Amino acid sequence: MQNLTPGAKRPHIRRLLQKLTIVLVIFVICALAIVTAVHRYSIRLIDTSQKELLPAIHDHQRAALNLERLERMGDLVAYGGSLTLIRKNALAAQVLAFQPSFGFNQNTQKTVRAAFELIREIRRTRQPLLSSRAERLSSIEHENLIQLEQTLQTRWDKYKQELFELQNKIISDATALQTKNMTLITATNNQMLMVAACSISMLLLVVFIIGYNLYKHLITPVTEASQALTVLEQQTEYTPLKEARYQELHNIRNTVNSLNGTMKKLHEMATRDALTGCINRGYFMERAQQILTVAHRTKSPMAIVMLDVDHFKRVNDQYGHAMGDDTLKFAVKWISSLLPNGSFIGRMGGEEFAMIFPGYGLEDAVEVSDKIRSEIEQNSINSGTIPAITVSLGVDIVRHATDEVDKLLSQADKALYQAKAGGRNQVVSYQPPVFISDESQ
Ligand SMILES: Nc1nc2c(ncn2[C@@H]2O[C@H](COP(=O)(O)OP(=O)(O)OP(=O)(O)O)[C@@H](O)[C@H]2O)c(=O)[nH]1
Repeated sequence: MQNLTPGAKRPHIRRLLQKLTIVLVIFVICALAIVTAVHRYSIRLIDTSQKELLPAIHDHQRAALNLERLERMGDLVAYGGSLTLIRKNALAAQVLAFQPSFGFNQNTQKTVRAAFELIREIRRTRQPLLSSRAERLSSIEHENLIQLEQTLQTRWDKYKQELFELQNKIISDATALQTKNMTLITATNNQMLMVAACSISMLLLVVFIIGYNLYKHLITPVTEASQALTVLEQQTEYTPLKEARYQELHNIRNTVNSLNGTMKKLHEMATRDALTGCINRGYFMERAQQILTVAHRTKSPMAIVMLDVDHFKRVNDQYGHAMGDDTLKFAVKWISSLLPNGSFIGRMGGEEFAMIFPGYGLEDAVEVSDKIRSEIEQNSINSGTIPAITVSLGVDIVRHATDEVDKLLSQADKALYQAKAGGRNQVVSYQPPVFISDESQ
């Protein structure tokens, strides 16, 4: 695997597709060539086996059949005492007709010929024997003929045995040839199956290689880029995308990674106050709403505090606008260092700020607010950089499940107004109006 440094020149995706296509084409050509070669070889093997063995098998089968017929004919000639001479001659002619089909083997031919000669001899001998019955031969002549007939009968039985053995041998040869033929065909089939199995395995391997490459170099980077875009859209924790091998995906990766930076900047710009660095009014309201929703759901307390720098106009007027800006920055810095965990401050406009204390009841919120007030007073006196300032704070808490951020802010603002009216540099908590019910009147 080539190691690509961030600045290295990268191949294009089409290179990957070209490579994979070449792999596939080479495989298909090789597979086709192998299958064709094996197919031709198998056809030749089967052809050879059919050409060489089938005729031999047929010859054997024919010979075995003819031997059987010859034997039957011989029996008919030898024992057909009641048949007429014409009929016997016709049978002999039939036997003759079969003779040429025994040409495939010299021994067979010899045996068959000898058997055939014997049949003719039997026929010749039997002829006078039969006529002698009509001419009433002497008993001695008759006796001789009977003896001759018996001798011929014995010889015929011997030939019959030989014919039978020959027939068996021919049948077993034919069976052996047939078995050889079947073995050849089975072997060829097995070879074809092997080639098919190898081709399928190779195809699976090639598909795997192609799939793996597509997955690793194409699908994974695209999926990661898509997930990264979703993360950016949802503004959750973003993990920068890894290096991509191909140029197009590398460009996407760079763009998505830099989009993250841009989105962060945009988010900062949209949610932060440029002067003090704390969150702005819009984002404060959004976050306050989220905290309030949780507080309502969990039925936990929450405090909201409004803070205003006292006589800030004088600071601007006496020390200039820039000093006024610095004063606001310092004030926010000191407040932020005093905020309890989970709390936050937002600039609502001018020198007015708001804070949310999740989990805080009225007493605790007033305590923290007073701490902030006194710290700002002390720090500004001791700072030597900004003029001495004081702040006034108004505190309100969630009391009802229907309380909304706007309402709480407005009530805290009312308390702040009272703090200002009461002489400034103080914390005032909002006192809800007391309604006297009809019963108590
Ligand atoms: N330097 C600076 N001054 C600002 C900024 N925003 C608002 N101001 C000034 O803050 C002053 C607010 O003055 P006022 O609303 O009269 O209130 P105040 O003088 O603080 O008096 P009280 O609130 O009644 O104590 C105005 O002079 C605004 O010009 C800012 O961002 N920078």
